[in-house]
Formats: sequence, structure tokens, C-alpha cells
Amino acid sequence: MTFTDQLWQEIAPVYEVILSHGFVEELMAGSLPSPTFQYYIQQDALYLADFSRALSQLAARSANPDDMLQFTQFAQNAILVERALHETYFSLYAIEPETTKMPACFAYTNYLLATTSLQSIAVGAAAVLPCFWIYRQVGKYIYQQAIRENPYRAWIDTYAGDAFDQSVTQMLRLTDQFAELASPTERANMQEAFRVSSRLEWYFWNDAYTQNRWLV
Ligand SMILES: Cc1ncc(CN)c(N)n1
Repeated sequence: MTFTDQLWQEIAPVYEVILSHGFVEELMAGSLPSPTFQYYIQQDALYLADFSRALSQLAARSANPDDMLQFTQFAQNAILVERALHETYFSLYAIEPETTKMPACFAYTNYLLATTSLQSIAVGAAAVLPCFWIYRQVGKYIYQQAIRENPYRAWIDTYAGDAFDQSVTQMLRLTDQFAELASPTERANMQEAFRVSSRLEWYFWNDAYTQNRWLV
């Protein structure tokens, strides 16, 4: 069993509650209210800018030029590919970008930036891995079940598509390589980082579903 297989096994319960979350179920059925999706897409635009920054930090800190190139490509795609998806929905709904990060987005982006700048590259890679892997799995799961005329079809096709699939496979390979070189303590820190980000993925969808705002 690879290291990343072990990571997935540990967060399997988190993945199960993500799949049964109202946001994912309603997105799949095409019945998710558009204000819920608008909140999500506005927060996600803020998230992606920092996600890309976190990947750029991993690129800058890489000793190996191939790793540097790989992280740079991931950082670029987060802006180019996923932003194009966002722009589709921004113009469809005629909404403006949001400037305030709500609690889950705030927690998640700060966690990614802190981890990729202050921890080892291996731990930083484990922290960003759920952003790739969980989205691919959720995308494929929804793709298999969703009706064709789904208003969220562009979102579904992006995350269930081949291009995203390939980047996830590359990210998994990189993480397994880092784990091979890591000490037992560092591997434990990688597991913890993967767990925390996986939980924050759930919170991100939950904030959108509940339209959560700062209460104080
Ligand atoms: C919150 C979140 N996590 C992951 C992804 C996919 N990169 C995303 N767009 N947004």
C-alpha cells in the first residue's frame, strides 16, 4: 500500500460525510439554490488565489527543478483553469467578486499558507493534496450520477475531466516521493496536515450551504 493510500484510508470517514453533505447532494441533483452556489464560487475565487500562492511557495522552496516546475504548473492552473470556470458563473449570475473571506475560507487559506511556508515541503504537499484529490473524487462521483442538464455541469466536467485527473495523479506521485524520503515524525506530520485540510474541505462546503458569515 502506498503512503497516499494510507492517507486516504484515514480520511475515508471525512470523505463519506462530504459525499452525503447537502451541498454535494444538491449540486449532483442540480437542485442546489443558486445563491448557495454564488456564495461558494465567490469564496472559492478568494480560496484559489491563496491556494495558488501556497503552491508557488512550494515551488520556490523546492530543491529539485522538476518539483519546482511541477508546483509552478499547478499554481498556474489554479489561476488559469479554475478561474476560467469561475468566470463562467460570475457572468452567468452577474455577480461581483467578494472581498471578505468567510470563516471556513479564512481558516483553510491561512492553514495552507502557514503550512506551506513554515513546515517542510513534504508536509506542505500533504496539506495541499486534499484540494486536488477530494475534488477529483467528488467530481467523478457526481459525474457518474448527475443528470446531463445540470446547471452546475461546467463545474462537474472540470473536476471529473482528464486534465484535472492528470494533475491529481502527478500530485499523488510527488507526495509519495516526499513520503519515501521523510522521517517517521515527518510522515506523521504529513498525515496530520492531510487530515486537517480534508476536514477543512467539508467546512468549506458547509459554510456555503449554510451561507455562514462572521457572527461577531
Ligand atoms: C475549497 C476548494 N478546494 C479545492 C479546490 C480544487 N482545487 C477548490 N477549487 N476549492
